[in-house]
Amino acid sequence: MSGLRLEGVANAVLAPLDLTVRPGEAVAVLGPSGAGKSTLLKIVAGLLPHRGRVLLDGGELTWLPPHRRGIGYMSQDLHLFPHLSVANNLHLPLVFRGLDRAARAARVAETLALCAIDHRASRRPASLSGGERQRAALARALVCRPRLLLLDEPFANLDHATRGALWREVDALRRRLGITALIVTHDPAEAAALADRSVRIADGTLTERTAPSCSPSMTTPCCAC
Ligand SMILES: Nc1ncnc2c1ncn2[C@@H]1O[C@H](COP(=O)(O)OP(=O)(O)OP(=O)(O)O)[C@@H](O)[C@H]1O
Repeated sequence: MSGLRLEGVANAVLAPLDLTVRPGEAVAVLGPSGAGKSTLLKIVAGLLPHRGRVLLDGGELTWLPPHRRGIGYMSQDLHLFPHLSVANNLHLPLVFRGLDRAARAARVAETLALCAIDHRASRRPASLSGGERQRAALARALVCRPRLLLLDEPFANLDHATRGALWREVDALRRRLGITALIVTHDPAEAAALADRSVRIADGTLTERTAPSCSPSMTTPCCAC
């Protein structure tokens, strides 16, 4: 089975859950604060122990360390290295994967341009705007050309116009690269802009959403997210 498949995944926060994300599909994970949304992403990323199985494109990831999973992960806190330039933040994961200097330079330049942050390549994160930092973190998540992208509230704390612009760009970029994605958000409009469908976690239990899709143009949420 291609794409992402979770079978009986559970820990102290999450009841056993199953989820399938088809190849190239983006699924939004909605739900109240503390429900376990970030916990789910960390389990898939290989950052938390759990019961059950995580499979990607038919191969089991459960026992693989994070850097061998083929996953790009952008957490709420971004976790850019403050002492490195934007470009060097992208070089580092490629060093760990053994790419030589020339291959790294080409990949970093290409990814910075894809994420429209190449004009800030030599800057450190502290000197960037919020939107630029989000672009840099997204570029780092994409630089290894992941099979799966995990985004945890990727564009929180940005103004309305910047978020809307980033939603359109990220959705187009993800579709162009054909990347499967799992996206945690509180915002139904963000889910509608970035994902093909949504699931909901509440009280540690995952349910497929049956409400009609929310639209970014809606002024109020159309469901109890
Ligand atoms: N490192 C930790 N140690 C102990 N408990 C934790 C830890 N991280 C999270 N939790 C708890 O696990 C539960 C789920 O947290 P999680 O961050 O997954 O929720 P969430 O749905 O992503 O919430 P939010 O929308 O507020 O980010 C919460 O009760 C939280 O307090």
